[in-house]
Amino acid sequence: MTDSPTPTGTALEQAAWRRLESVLDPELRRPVTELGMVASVTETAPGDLAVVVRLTVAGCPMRETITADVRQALLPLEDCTGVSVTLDVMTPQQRAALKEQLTAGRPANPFGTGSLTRVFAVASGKGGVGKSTVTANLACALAARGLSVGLVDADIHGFSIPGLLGTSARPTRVDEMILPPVAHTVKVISIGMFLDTDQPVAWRGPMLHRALEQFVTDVYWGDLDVLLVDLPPGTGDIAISAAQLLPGSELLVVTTPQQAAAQVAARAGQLSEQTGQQVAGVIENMAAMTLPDGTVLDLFGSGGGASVTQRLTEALGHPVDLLGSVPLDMALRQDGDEGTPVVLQHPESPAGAELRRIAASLAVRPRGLSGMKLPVTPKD
Ligand SMILES: Nc1ncnc2c1ncn2[C@@H]1O[C@H](COP(=O)(O)OP(=O)(O)OP(=O)(O)O)[C@@H](O)[C@H]1O
Repeated sequence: MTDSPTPTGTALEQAAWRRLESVLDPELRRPVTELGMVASVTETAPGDLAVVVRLTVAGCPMRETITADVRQALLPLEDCTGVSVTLDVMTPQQRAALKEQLTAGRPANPFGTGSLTRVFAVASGKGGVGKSTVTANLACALAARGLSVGLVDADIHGFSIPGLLGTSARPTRVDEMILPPVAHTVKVISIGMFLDTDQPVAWRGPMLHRALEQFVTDVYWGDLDVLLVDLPPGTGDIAISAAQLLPGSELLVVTTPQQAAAQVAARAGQLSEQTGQQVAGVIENMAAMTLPDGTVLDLFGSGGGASVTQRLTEALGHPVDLLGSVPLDMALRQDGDEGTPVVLQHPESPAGAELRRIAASLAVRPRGLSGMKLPVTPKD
């Protein structure tokens, strides 16, 4: 937006405008100056700065963060003795201009054909194999590598991503545009963020499809390097909708080492034959853990990951890789319960290290059929 005043005025006011260029809106991840959010900067007395910030909507949940970030940016300025921040709200016209600025020239579906975003849909044959835990950790590990990452919790009946990322934030709406909350620098959206109660979601196919469509088209994702989609277990409506809405998406199949689990996981992977998706690889989770006395505990047996890759390689007629084997690890479970993913909280733990290794391999893998590399851009 261009209606922010041009930096003029006293030397301190001009220095303040320049510093405010480094303050990012917490949801849009763009400078507040560029978004037209700084209405004025006035040196009311020598060294005293009064800043008026326009929020996108009244009651913006990020008001305290923005106020603190503005103060933190300006207080260290030489000659600045005090900063007061007043919050105002954009007029409907200013909001419309902001929306236009953000969406102009972008396709309605930013992940349609030709999109540069690498999309991984994470599937499993059955529930409880750790698919959501793996997805949340891969998202954080990829973001920690400097990639701009989005995460859609499409496990609509069993959404658990907000808890795993420790966020209870609600998305902000700018007219019909939805701004995803940011947790551990990952932009995240989940049906759980739109529900008022713990009531089960009793939706059928068309509603599920519409919800996922909204997550794709109405959410402002900005320029993402990677989008991860946590699918519900199995091969139901959502998995098929996701394949339609995200035509370039590749499947990541999560299984436990148990043979019975591997059989159903392979079936979920074989869905790709019908949807035309690539299978990016298989991740084995809950593999054997080594106890402090050196004993190896393989609660779920072994070989499930290898067996899924073999089945998929045979069924699909091209090699499908086992990307890694994440061991059972108390730290992974505890960190998940606390909303602080293990890859960030205990990166050197057995599970944390393996998940980071898998994320690193995904970040540099050539893209599906086209052989494109991930565009590595600075975090926006
Ligand atoms: N490697 C692991 N070591 C220890 N605990 C794990 C591991 N992986 C997952 N868990 C735990 O297993 C439980 C199930 O994990 P999660 O919710 O991620 O499974 P899911 O496959 O997404 O299930 P659903 O699809 O039914 O939602 C969680 O309590 C999680 O902390």
